[in-house]
Amino acid sequence: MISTVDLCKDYGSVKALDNISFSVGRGRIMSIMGPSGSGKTTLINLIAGLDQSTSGRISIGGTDITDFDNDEKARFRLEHLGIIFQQFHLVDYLTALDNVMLAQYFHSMPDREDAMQSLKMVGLGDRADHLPGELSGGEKQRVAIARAITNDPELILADEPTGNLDEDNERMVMDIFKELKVEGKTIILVTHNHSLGEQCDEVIRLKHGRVDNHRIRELEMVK
Ligand SMILES: Nc1ncnc2c1ncn2[C@@H]1O[C@H](COP(=O)(O)OP(=O)(O)OP(=O)(O)O)[C@@H](O)[C@H]1O
Repeated sequence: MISTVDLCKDYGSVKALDNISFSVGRGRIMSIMGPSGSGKTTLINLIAGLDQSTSGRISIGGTDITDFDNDEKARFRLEHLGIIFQQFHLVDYLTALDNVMLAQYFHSMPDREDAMQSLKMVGLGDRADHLPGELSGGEKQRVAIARAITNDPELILADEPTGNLDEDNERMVMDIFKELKVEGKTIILVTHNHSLGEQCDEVIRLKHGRVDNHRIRELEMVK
């Protein structure tokens, strides 16, 4: 589903990423872990097409996006990616449902029923008319997830999605990711949280911009 080859990102003399190569198959959940400053956000931003690499290549679902210009990256993001941030980034004056429909509007056409379906998938069918200010942190993050999945992306990228949440909400978010995996989605999340990392199929541990370790959990045995 995604692969990078010798990916490098320099900020002046800082080598934020130094020859990162990995690949992750479809329907997997992978976490990117590592100490502060090790390059996690830089890596997920490059995959999201929100930043440009210094060298190396990135391919998503068989499409090499490395040389895409900003417009092509924005289009690719809309068509193929769902992005979730730690800070939710919801529009304060729009209801939960309208926040989800806004993403549909930018993608193609708003569809109230589909948006409602996305909210139900994250357990918020009964909060559709609430403004973000009337929702808890965990509920806001679930609206952000509904918004990220409403256009049916193949790849979901999440930067510290549970960073602002308590354990119960963290579990709820991870359960949603596991359901999305069953639907065949690929999920890459940045986290500092070891218990979340333990639940992922793969963990890439970064250190000083390099892959220190790529742990792949054994595939479940099929009976
Ligand atoms: N826009 C930028 N300009 C200059 N240096 C940057 C920029 N963005 C990141 N860096 C540097 O690149 C390195 C990697 O940063 P990055 O944000 O990817 O780390 P991180 O692992 O996500 O850290 P944290 O866990 O603290 O969020 C750091 O040394 C950081 O200071």
